[in-house]
Amino acid sequence: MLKIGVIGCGAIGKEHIRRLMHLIPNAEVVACTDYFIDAAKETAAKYGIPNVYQTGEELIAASEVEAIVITSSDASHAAYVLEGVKAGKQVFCEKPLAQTAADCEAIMEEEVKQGRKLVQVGFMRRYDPGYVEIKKVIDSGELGEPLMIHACHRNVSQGEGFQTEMGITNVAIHELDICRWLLGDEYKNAQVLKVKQSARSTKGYDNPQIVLLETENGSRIDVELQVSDAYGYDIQCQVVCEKGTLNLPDPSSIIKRSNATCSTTLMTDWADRFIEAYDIELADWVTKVEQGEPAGPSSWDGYAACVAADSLNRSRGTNEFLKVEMIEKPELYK
Ligand SMILES: NC(=O)c1ccc[n+]([C@@H]2O[C@H](COP(=O)([O-])OP(=O)(O)OC[C@H]3O[C@@H](n4cnc5c(N)ncnc54)[C@H](O)[C@@H]3O)[C@@H](O)[C@H]2O)c1
Ligand SMILES: O[C@H]1[C@H](O)[C@@H](O)[C@H](O)[C@@H](O)[C@H]1O
Repeated sequence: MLKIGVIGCGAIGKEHIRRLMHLIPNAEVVACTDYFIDAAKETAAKYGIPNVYQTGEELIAASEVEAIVITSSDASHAAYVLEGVKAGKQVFCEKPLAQTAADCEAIMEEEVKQGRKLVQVGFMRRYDPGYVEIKKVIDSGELGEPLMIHACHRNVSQGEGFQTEMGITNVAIHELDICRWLLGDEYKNAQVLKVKQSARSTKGYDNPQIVLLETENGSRIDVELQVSDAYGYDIQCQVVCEKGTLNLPDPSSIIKRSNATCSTTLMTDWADRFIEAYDIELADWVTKVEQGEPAGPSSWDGYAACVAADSLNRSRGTNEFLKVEMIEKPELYK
């Protein structure tokens, strides 16, 4: 039984606690904390979590906590991950791993010092059956070389304080990870474009934006990013190969025929759209950690996405493709 402490009892923190407590037999949440301590206390009462800590640091140091799940806000991730790794504990960190490449490098340095993988990043799409199937066909070579990916990431809304740059670091970060995973390739150049703006989006951030990437092997990627005011939560991905194309399936929905109309329902948030992926992801993390070390997206993957995100944000308004420059990959991640 893996004894887990959770930092951050907001939307996804509660979702992950529910699955760790009710769906994953070899996991138990033994402690939680939140910046708003009442959120932690309420969550602990609801799920029967025995220990509530005032701070993340106290939770990481607690002797009953064997592994840590970080589901606090983006800006707080890096420091908690580093602290967890220094304590020699396994850490599952929601995306993004960090806000800067330097913070990711510090995490990798510490992990390398410890001599084993201690971090998994919450890029759950790698566990989504649709993306998994696409990767299988690409890797089989049946359709020849992948040439391009056309993707869309459309959200219904964003919370207070959302900014243009977060469109990349918080939202498109999923595409930055999944495209390099699907292609088995790294990024060479990146550019973000401000295109015709939606008149419905008047909250001060760019919407939509278009992300353009070129990989080392010459594949091209374009991502349409609508961070709010879309008609639903709509994630699309089409991989164009030499001998055919592969499309991510929409989640299944009943087909309703009524009033001379035929319709299906679209989802409105990530929690429902990727529910199966999150379930598989966390179950896999717990099992692999119990066996020795995690097998999912590593600190290196968090770093690669972070470096690409940084190039994209720096390219805004320059009209230029910027280089995506990474350090040499440490042995631990090869
Ligand atoms: N993989 C995914 O698809 C996915 C989906 C949703 C959220 N996320 C990520 O999960 C994280 C949480 O997102 P959310 O939607 O649950 O947000 P949220 O705002 O609902 O919850 C965040 C919680 O963390 C707490 N918090 C903030 N700073 C803290 C700190 N320094 N220490 C302890 N607690 C702190 C807040 O009080 C809040 O309760 C974000 O990093 C987000 O990017 C990932
Ligand atoms: O745009 C949202 C993504 O679609 C989700 O998967 C989460 O990562 C969430 O945090 C983002 O704000």
